[in-house]
Amino acid sequence: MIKESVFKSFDNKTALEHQLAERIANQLQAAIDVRGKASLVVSGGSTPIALFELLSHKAIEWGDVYITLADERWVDTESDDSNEKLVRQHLLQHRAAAAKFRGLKNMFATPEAGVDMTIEHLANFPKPFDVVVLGMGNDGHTCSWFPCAPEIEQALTTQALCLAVNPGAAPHGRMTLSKKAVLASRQIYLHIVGEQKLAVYRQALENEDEKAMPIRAVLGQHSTPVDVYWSA
Ligand SMILES: O=C(O)[C@H](O)[C@@H](O)[C@H](O)[C@H](O)COP(=O)(O)O
Repeated sequence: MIKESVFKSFDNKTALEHQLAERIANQLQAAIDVRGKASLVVSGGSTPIALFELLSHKAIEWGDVYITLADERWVDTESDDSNEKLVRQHLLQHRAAAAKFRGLKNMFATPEAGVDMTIEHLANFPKPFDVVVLGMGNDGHTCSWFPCAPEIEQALTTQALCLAVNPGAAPHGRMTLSKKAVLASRQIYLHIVGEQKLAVYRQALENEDEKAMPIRAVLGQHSTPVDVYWSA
């Protein structure tokens, strides 16, 4: 059994998004107040879109905020499957347009060929990351740590910041932060919506087999704070 993290439950997704956006904005500004800059790692997928839009209006010193992605699909950054495109459209707008964004995709043909450049591009990011927002798939993946990927062991054990992943059951090659990189953060949020995700989350707490449900790599550790934000 995994000991449960802080679990915040909301009746509706809008209430969750307002509270989480407020909390993230406060944490980023607090980091800037103390260290002069802040870093934010966000995920793609459909869940965070409204959260991004709320965050983009927050009155913080966005010019001192460095933003990157937890994972990326190796597609053109203009593609609808690109997480970078999602972030540009929904987060890097309004006040947040002043943030310093670095995506994980580069001009190399494959994520394997591009990984060194991705790592180099993140070299100047304030670390530990101040805030990391993760999503979760119904197979228990987070970032691009897919249970079906041949690289899953590597994702959970490498000392490197990023790695290339080729999930068998999901489209596109990927670039993803490693477990080591994600856990080297000040605060992690797991943002999940709906009954199905709640059931997956409960199942993840049942044992510690990280390769079967990689979200356990985040939920099963207690050195980095993880707050789960769930709404119906
Ligand atoms: O690029 C991605 O797809 C992600 O970063 C991924 O880890 C995502 O967070 C989950 O798959 C949940 O996706 P949904 O929010 O669409 O359910």
